[in-house]
Amino acid sequence: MAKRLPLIAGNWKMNNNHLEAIALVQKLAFGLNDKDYDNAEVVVLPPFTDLRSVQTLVDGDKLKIGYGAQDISAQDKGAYTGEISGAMLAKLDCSYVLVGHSERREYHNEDEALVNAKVKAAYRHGIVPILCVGEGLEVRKAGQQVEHVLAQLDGALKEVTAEQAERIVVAYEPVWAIGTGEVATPGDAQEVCAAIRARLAELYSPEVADAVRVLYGGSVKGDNAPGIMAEDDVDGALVGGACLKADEFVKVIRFGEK
Ligand SMILES: O=C(CO)COP(=O)(O)O
Repeated sequence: MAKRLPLIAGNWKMNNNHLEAIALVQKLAFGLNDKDYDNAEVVVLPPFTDLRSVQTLVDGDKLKIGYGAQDISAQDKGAYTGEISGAMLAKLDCSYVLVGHSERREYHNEDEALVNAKVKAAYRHGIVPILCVGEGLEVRKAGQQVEHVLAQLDGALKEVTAEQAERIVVAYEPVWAIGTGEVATPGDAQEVCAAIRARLAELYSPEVADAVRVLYGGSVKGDNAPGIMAEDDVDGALVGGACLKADEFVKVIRFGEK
């Protein structure tokens, strides 16, 4: 199996103004060393208003921390008040963008068609989508998590080519584990992440499935990261609360250390 470099991405959600953003990225950079960057790709996903400041800091100090946005418009330009286009994000050198986060699906009624349009918008502008999928508690209780997540995956990847899909990042985030402190067991994470990879092999090819990084997200912290990341099909983490404190995020990034 090709060795996939783990990706540890911090979703700041609606936290930190642009001054706080600079302080947090500086603190994070100070806490990391070359070995950390060899073991994992480190990415932060701040609010839109912080991106220019983060870009300037990363460029100026030549930091090895990557960054991206939390959302993208499905449209490229025009009369769409409040929206941010892929072209704007590309101009800020964003490498990644979250698409279909459960909070967007829930609070902004994002459906499969919109998530699919946003995935394609990201590719149009050379930005790698981090596609979020995950089931709610009722679905989990009914044992339907795999079917639910694969339906979300199928919907999001409509008309996405193999060449594009090879670069996607998929984040499995069970909604019941987000911000609740209730982390999925390593076995829960592995079950769904493996099913995602198998579906990518069906939809595209074993090579595509082998290249794609599948992350787990939902109450990941320094102490539970090693167990989750030890699973074969888990290639990293999408971290919420724990990424807002640099020292805790560093612990997650060092998941492999004993
Ligand atoms: O939604 C998440 C990351 O996108 C997970 O958030 P928490 O780590 O706070 O549970």
